Amino acid sequence: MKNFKKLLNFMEGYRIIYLFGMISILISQILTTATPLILRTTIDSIIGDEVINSSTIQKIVDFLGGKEFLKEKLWIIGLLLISVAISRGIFLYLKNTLASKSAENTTKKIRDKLYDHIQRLPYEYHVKSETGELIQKCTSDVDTIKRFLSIQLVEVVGSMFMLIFILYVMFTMNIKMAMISIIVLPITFLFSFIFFTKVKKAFEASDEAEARMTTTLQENLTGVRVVKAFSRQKYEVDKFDEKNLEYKDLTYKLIKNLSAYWGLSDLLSMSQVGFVIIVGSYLAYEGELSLGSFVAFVSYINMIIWPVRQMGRTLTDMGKAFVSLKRIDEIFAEPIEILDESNHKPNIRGNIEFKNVYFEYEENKPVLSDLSFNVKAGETIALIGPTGSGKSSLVHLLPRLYEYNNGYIKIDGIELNTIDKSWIRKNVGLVLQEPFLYAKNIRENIRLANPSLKDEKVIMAAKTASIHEDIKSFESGYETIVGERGVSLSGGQKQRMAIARTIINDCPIVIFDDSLSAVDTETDISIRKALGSRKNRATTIIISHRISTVAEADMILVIDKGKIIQRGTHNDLINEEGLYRRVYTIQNSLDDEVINA
Ligand SMILES: Nc1ncnc2c1ncn2[C@@H]1O[C@H](COP(=O)(O)OP(=O)(O)OP(=O)(O)O)[C@@H](O)[C@H]1O
Repeated sequence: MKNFKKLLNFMEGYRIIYLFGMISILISQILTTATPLILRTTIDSIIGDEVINSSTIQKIVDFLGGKEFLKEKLWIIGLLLISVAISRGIFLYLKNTLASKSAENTTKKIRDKLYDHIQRLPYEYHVKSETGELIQKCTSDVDTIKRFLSIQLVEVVGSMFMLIFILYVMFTMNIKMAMISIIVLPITFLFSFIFFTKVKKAFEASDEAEARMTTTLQENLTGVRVVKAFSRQKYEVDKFDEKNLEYKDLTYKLIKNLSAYWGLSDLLSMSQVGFVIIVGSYLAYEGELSLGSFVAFVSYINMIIWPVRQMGRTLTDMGKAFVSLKRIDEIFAEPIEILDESNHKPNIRGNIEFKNVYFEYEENKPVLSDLSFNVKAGETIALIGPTGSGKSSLVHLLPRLYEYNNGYIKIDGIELNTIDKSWIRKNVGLVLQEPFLYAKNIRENIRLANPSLKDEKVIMAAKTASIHEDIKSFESGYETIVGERGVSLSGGQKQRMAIARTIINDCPIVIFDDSLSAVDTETDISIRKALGSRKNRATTIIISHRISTVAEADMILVIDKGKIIQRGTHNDLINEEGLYRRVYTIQNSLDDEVINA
C-alpha cells in the first residue's frame, strides 16, 4: 500500500490519463466478450427460434429492426461484428497510448528527480557509492517501473475484469456448463503462480550472470591499455569466456524450465478446451445446451485461458517493480547537501587560518589532529608527506567537501562553516590529480564553469597552464574533441587542461592536489612561474611528492599521520634533521644519477 502511494505521488499530473487508459481497457474487454454473445443470439434466437431472455439483448435486437428483419438480413449482424471489432481496436489503441503516455511521463519524472537528487548528494556519498549501481537504479530499475505501469498493471486489471465478466455471462447461460468450463482454471493459475515464483530465482541468476559478463567487458574496455601493456589478452579472453559460459548455461537452464512450463500449461489448457467441447456437445445433443450457447462457451474458454496462464507470470513480475521502487527510494532517502544554508557570501581575499583542527571520516579514527597554521592572502604553501598522511583530506576541508570536527578554520577571519558551500566552492579552485575531461572540445572543457568566458581568457589560462602550445599543435586546435570519444591526451596534458580549467575562474584560493605529478620538472617550473606572476595572485596550496615543486613555497608543511611534523621554508627544512631532508637527499641523489647516466 505504501508502495502504491509512492507510485501515485510520482504519477501526479498523469493520473487522469492513466485512469482513462484503464477505462479503455475495460471497454475493450466488454467488447471482446460481446462477440460470442452476438453469435449465440444469432444462432439460437435469430436463425433458431429460442426466446431471448435478456432484456438488454432484446432491446438491441429491436433497435436493429427485430428478429424477423435480422433473419432476412444477416449481413447486418456481420456488420455489427465488424463494428465491434473496430471499436475494440480503437479502445485497445487508446489503452496503449494513454497508459504509455502516463507511464513514460511518470518515469521521465522519476529519472529527472533521481538525477537532480544525485547531483545534490554530498561529495562523501559519491566517494562511497558504486557508479554501476547508481546507473542501474536510474535506468533498469526505472524501466521496470515503466513496464509495470504501461503493461503489467493494465493487463492484470483488464484480465481480472474480463474474467469476472465472462464468468458472470457463463453462469447466467448454463450453471452446469459454467462449472465444467472453469474446473481446471484454479489449477492452471496456481501452477503458473507457483512456477513463476520458483523460477524467479533462475531469472535473477541469469540477470546477475549477464551483469557480471557486462562488468567484465566494461572493465576490459576501460583498462584496455593495461591489458595490452601487460600482455594480458589471453587471461582476459579466458575470463570473459568463463562469464559468457556461465551466462549461457544459466539462461539455457531457464529456457528449458520455461519450455517445460509452457508445454505442460498447454496440455492443461488444451485438456480444458477438449473437455468443454466433449461435455458441451454431449449436453447440446441431449438438448440441455443450445447450439449458440455451446459456441459461446467454446469461445469464452479460449478467451480466459490465456490471461489465467499469463497471470502468474505478470503477478511475479509485478513484485519486481516494488523491489525497484524500494531501490530508487534508497537514493531519495539520502539527505541532500544544502549549499545556501545561511546566504553568507563574504568577499574572499584568501587569508587562511587553521587552529587546532581535528577531522575524522569514521568515529574515533582521526585523520587530521591538532592542525594549526596561517597563510596570508597571495602566499603559496606546500604540503608534503607520505601517502595516506592526510594531505588531500586537509585540502578537502577548504571547499567544505567535508566538515572539520574540532577546532576552527577561518577565511579572512570568518569561520569557514558559516560561509555558504556554493559560495566557498566558487572561491576555492581545486585541481585534482586525475582530472576528468568531458567529451567536448578543448575550449568547452576549459571554460566549463562559465561557458560565456571569452576566447582570450581561455587562451590566457591555457598559456598559464603551459598547454597552449600543445593545443595549437593539434589539427583542430581549441576545437579538438577530448574525453572518451576524442583524441587521447597524455597524463601531463590532461593535468594541464585541468589547471587551465581551474585558474580561468580567478579564484582567490587555488589548490593543486598532486596535480603537477604527471608534468615534467621544466613545465612544472614554468606553470608555477606563470601562476606567480599573475596579477591578483591567488593564495596557492600545492600538494606534491616532489621537492622541486614545493621548494619555492613561502611555507612548507610536512605532514605525517595527520599531524604537522615540520614547517618552514625549503632552506629552513633542509638545514634541520627530519623527513624533509631525507626526502630531499634521496630525490637529489636520484637526479644526480639521471644527470650522470
Ligand atoms: N572518504 C574516505 N573515507 C574514509 N577514509 C578515507 C577517505 N578518504 C581518505 N581516507 C583515509 O584517510 C587517510 C588520509 O588520506 P588522504 O587521501 O588524505 O591522504 P594523502 O596524504 O592525500 O595521500 P596521497 O598522497 O596518497 O594522496 C588515509 O588513511 C585514507 O585511507
